Amino acid sequence: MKLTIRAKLFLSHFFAIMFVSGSIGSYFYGSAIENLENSLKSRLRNSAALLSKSFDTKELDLIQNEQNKSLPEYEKNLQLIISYASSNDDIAFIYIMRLRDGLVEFVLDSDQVNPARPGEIYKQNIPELIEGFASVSVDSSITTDRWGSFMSGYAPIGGGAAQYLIGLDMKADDVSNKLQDLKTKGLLSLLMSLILAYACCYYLSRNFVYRIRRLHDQCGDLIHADPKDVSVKGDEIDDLSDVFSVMLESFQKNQEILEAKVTERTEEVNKANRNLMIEVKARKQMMEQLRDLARTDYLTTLINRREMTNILRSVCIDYKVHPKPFVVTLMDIDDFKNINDCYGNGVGDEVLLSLCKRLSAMLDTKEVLARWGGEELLFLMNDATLTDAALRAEALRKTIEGMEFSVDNNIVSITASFGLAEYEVERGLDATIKEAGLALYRAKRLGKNRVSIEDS
Ligand SMILES: Nc1nc2c(ncn2[C@@H]2O[C@H](COP(=O)(O)OP(=O)(O)OP(=O)(O)O)[C@@H](O)[C@H]2O)c(=O)[nH]1
Repeated sequence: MKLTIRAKLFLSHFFAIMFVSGSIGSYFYGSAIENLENSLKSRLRNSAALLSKSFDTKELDLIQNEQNKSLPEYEKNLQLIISYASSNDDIAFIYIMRLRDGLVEFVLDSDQVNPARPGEIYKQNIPELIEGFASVSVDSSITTDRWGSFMSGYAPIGGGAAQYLIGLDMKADDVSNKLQDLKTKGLLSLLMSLILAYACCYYLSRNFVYRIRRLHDQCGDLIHADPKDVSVKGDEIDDLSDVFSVMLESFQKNQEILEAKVTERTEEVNKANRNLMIEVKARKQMMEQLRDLARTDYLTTLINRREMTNILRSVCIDYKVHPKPFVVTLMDIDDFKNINDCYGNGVGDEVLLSLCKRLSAMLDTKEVLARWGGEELLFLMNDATLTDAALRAEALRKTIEGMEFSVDNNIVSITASFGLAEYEVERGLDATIKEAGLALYRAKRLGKNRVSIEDS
């Protein structure tokens, strides 16, 4: 398994710190141990050297065996080493030895419990002790004899024929305690270093990869996936790279889906637009038809009375600006009831339709024709005086009189009566139409099939 960056960071820093702090600690620990030992040895050496000056070899020469214990020199020198030993807590025993014929024997011993006797041979062969008869020396390590374990310092007591030395024993326990104390402190320091190194490395590695991890998780959120599912086991950069790849794939897929949707929607919108255009066109046509229906007569397809009224009103308005004469001509088919009665209303409709078509075809550009009601038609004759209009009406009348309508193998003829009135501003439109109606009525009364003009 590949180690994570966090683990690598943690371990590398941890080992680096431990290596550096361990090296420094070991150096200082070793130095401290050495210093302590050197200090102890130095103190032993110095104390031994100092004490060695306090004794006279001539007096020591007198102390040869146990019988000499009664000598004042014995007592005096014994008290001297006892007082030295008791005045210094570090020192367990002080003793004076003599080297004679290659053998080492005790002269004085400060031990009051189990003292060595004057002349008692010290059997252990300790090189530093032997060296102490010639020069100041100190044990290189702790030595053990019947009095216990000690580290000792030795200094020669000079001058006499025999060789003497003074020895000082420091209890090994004290030495060990001091060393142990140092070791405990060293271990505590090491432990503290470990904890500190662990904490530092933990936070360092955690903070270092925190942003990478957060980016990784955010990418996972973006693709709605658990980042663990898309990451092959690797370090944080590998995981980030994996999640980026998946995110890229997801984005590309989404892009494709989005593009497909856009195309689909665009097609739908275009289709809807086309349909809308068709619908708009149909509605427009329908509106046109409705408008035509509203302004035309359903049977004759001529404009109806409402539309003609509007046209007449607008002509009256124009008249105020450009006063050109115009005539309102009402036309009514004579005895139309008879056609209906003889041939039926269907035939009456056909005759009416056929007549209107023929009249429409005869209109000039200045004339407008409308179905005014029933079998009654209204001609608007623009730019025409009453005389012009009467001539035109007469011509129309004659034409109608000559028309033949083929119905059910029968030939039907009709006549029509006309009533004319010229527009005058003072009279107004409604009165003009009314006047035309009166003229028409007069034409009917006078026998029909004729043109009648207003009475004025
Ligand atoms: N078939 C048909 N008949 C219509 C239409 N409009 C009106 N008429 C008929 O026209 C006739 C008009 O009758 P009247 O008012 O007595 O007029 P007339 O018979 O023409 O007699 P005069 O006007 O006096 O010459 C009625 O019978 C109406 O039903 C139509 O659109 N179709």
